[in-house]
Amino acid sequence: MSLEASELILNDDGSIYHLNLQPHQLAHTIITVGDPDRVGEVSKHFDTIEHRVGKREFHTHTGTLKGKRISVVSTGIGTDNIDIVFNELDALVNIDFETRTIKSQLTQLDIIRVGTSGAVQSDIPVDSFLLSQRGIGFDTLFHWYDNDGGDSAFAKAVAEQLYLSELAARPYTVNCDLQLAEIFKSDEVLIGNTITNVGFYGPQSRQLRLKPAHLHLNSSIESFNYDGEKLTNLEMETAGIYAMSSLLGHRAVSLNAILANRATGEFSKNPKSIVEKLITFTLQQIVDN
Ligand SMILES: O=P(O)(O)O[C@H]1O[C@H](CO)[C@@H](O)[C@H]1O
Ligand SMILES: O=c1cc[nH]c(=O)[nH]1
Repeated sequence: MSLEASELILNDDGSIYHLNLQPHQLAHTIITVGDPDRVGEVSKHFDTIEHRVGKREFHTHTGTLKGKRISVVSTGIGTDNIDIVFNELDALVNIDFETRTIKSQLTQLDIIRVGTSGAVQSDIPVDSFLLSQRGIGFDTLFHWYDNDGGDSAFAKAVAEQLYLSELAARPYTVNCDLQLAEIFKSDEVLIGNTITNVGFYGPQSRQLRLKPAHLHLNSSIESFNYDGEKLTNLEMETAGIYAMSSLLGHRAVSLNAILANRATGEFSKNPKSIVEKLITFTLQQIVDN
């Protein structure tokens, strides 16, 4: 069945609507970053750059490093953008843009998020790296797709222990791809369970002039325990990335530079340098594996 013009939206040059990319411009190993300026911070390490494409907050550089073809794509902030980016990345490899039909053979992408995050446990140091083994979504993205429920036992434990108001979305949990995660496991990298929420201030219990509805959210997150598993950090994309990747059949892992510690009130004194360290670590692991 051919996809209608209103569903698969292509620009005049044959590129996909928001990402502005044509299928040949995308590598099958993809690094996602939130900040569009971080795209160049990753691609500056490439040996060659074939394509630089952008629209809105979605910027892509595709090139090679030590013979490995890699695309780096900015998602902007939030899981609403993750819905767009992941549907369009998938369409670029799994839909034939000429016939507007879904290809019979799935092409699987490897997707590595290089992001920033705030820790909720006092023993997770600022400037450390953390690999998210689970993404716990406080957004609703996963619920809008036909799905298998994800890691529903973990999600249920979160809902029960955090006493969220009935007005808050029901948390979902989706895991990273275990094989892909292996590549990034090292003594330098902590393993954690990451909460993704829909904002940086109230939804992460930050108070400037507005009082959050869940004043004690971070302390209940800090004391959560499910079979010895803790909740470790807060950010705004990981659970959406895991949800979309598992639904679409791709492999994903999220790596976080811990910039803030919400329990101790600290913030990194040199965020640029820790993000640069995470970028070089990630690229090294990709080319070595
Ligand atoms: O640094 P990035 O990748 O954007 O990630 C984190 O930083 C942003 C908030 O400052 C959110 O997108 C959050 O997930
Ligand atoms: O505290 C933090 C730090 C970075 N990104 C977030 O979403 N939260």
